[in-house]
Amino acid sequence: MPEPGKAAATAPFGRRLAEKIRERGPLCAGIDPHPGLLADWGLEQNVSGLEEFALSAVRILAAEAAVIKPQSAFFEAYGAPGIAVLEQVITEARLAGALVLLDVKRGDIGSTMGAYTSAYLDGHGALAADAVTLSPYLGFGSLTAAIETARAQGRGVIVLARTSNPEAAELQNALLPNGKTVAQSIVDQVAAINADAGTLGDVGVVVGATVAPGELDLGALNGPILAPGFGAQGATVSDLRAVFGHELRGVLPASSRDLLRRGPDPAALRAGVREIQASIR
Ligand SMILES: O=C(O)c1cc(=O)[nH]c(=O)n1[C@@H]1O[C@H](COP(=O)(O)O)[C@@H](O)[C@H]1O
Repeated sequence: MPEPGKAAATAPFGRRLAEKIRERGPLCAGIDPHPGLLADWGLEQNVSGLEEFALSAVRILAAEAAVIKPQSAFFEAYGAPGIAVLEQVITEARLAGALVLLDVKRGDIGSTMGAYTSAYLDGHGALAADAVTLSPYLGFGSLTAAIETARAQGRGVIVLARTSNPEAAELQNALLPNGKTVAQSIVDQVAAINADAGTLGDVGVVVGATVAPGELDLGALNGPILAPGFGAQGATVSDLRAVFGHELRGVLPASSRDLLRRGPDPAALRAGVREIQASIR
């Protein structure tokens, strides 16, 4: 809930996301300017190539998908000029009507989280997004202030729970003394925050589309579930249904490379995003 005396600047993130999914379907389109993709698009691996790639992609994808997820790392790799391109991507995505989930996976001690919160979630700075990805693995409580600030401003946070990469299970499926897995404990702490939300809560979790069905109980989450691993990491539409059920309520299947490889022709990229959307509807 917004802090007393600090009204949300916009409607809550969860409500805005639910409306956008109703309007456009649930696909989260990733903007990951991998060097290999730049080469495939006939672009040089420099800031001009990055800009051409990212802005062409976002202009097509943000008119179609509910959520655009720029992966900050690929912009940071070019230093300050790369960050300037990321800022343009955020602006363009908003102008085209998509919500922006900035993939930064930040997580640190509480006092340092305050600085990340200022960068991404507080006010209207150039990197302020509708939501960001955060890591709870310095302790879920280290994210409390960031989550409160985000919600107070009509923004959201997506917390890593069970990630899509093969190395994740060892840590995230480890059992806690209370018998829950680490990942389930993250899901349950997010569910507690969303308990009072109407449509869809403002705090979500990452659960890879690559995980085994039944690993997690997501029934009480009442929030968005970012499901990467769909496409290039091998998960299919039937994996999505097996892991998250047929309704896919609040699930955002995320695709980056499998989608972006359909460019650079704008018509082909547009057809690609529509084809993926149709496959998950
Ligand atoms: O938070 C994420 O977006 C994320 C979580 C996760 O568990 N796995 C995962 O792949 N991601 C991100 O999702 C994107 C996946 O890209 P593709 O495999 O190309 O679709 C990358 O930007 C990853 O950093």
